[in-house]
Amino acid sequence: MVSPVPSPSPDDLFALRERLDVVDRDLHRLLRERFAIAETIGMTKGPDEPIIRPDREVEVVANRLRLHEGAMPRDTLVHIWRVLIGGACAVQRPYTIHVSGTLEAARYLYGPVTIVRWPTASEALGALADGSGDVAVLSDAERWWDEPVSAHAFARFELTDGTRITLLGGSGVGTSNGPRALAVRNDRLHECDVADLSDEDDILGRFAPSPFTIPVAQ
Ligand SMILES: O=C(O)C(=O)C[C@]1(C(=O)O)C=C[C@@H](O)C=C1
Repeated sequence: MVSPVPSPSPDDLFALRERLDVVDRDLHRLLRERFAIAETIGMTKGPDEPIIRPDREVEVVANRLRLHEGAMPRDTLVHIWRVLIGGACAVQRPYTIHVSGTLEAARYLYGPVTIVRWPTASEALGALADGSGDVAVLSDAERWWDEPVSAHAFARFELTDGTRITLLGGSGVGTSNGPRALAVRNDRLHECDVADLSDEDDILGRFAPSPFTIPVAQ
């Protein structure tokens, strides 16, 4: 339960800021603990195992959304946890996000990690080919599925302007062999062959929307 803040007077400002400082200190301590655990989890993953576990990421965010209450907007909650997860991946193994025209979504999802911008979706996809576990964040507006895709798609997000975003990972990302797509349905991850994804209807039919939308400036 979130304890309510009583109606403030200007005189209360100092006291309220002191309360914030205490909360921030506790949050910081818990975040350091979360990152230490994530670092240890990374040590249990072998050098050839993928660091990024999309199904678990979906579960982590969905867990928080399910229990959410209070003044914090749900978009803020999701954004914070996406940044925590992006950072947790980075402390386990360095990786790069490749984007084409979707920088805003990539920053929202991953925060201050290394982002490389490519002129086209096919060039961003090409950058995944080395299988290092890098991730591409592509807008469906670019019809990236018109070309052969040798990567894993592991999440779809909808922007508030209606654009759909798909996350694709290099061959080290997924847990199966061959190009598989991963879709989120009912908070669980489902797989299908990326090679089978030939048109927009096909993609929309196979990927259920994720439990949140990414706000963009209108
Ligand atoms: O559960 C893991 O395997 C983790 O590495 C932790 C964590 C997280 O921050 O919750 C981070 C990266 C993975 O993609 C999934 C989840």
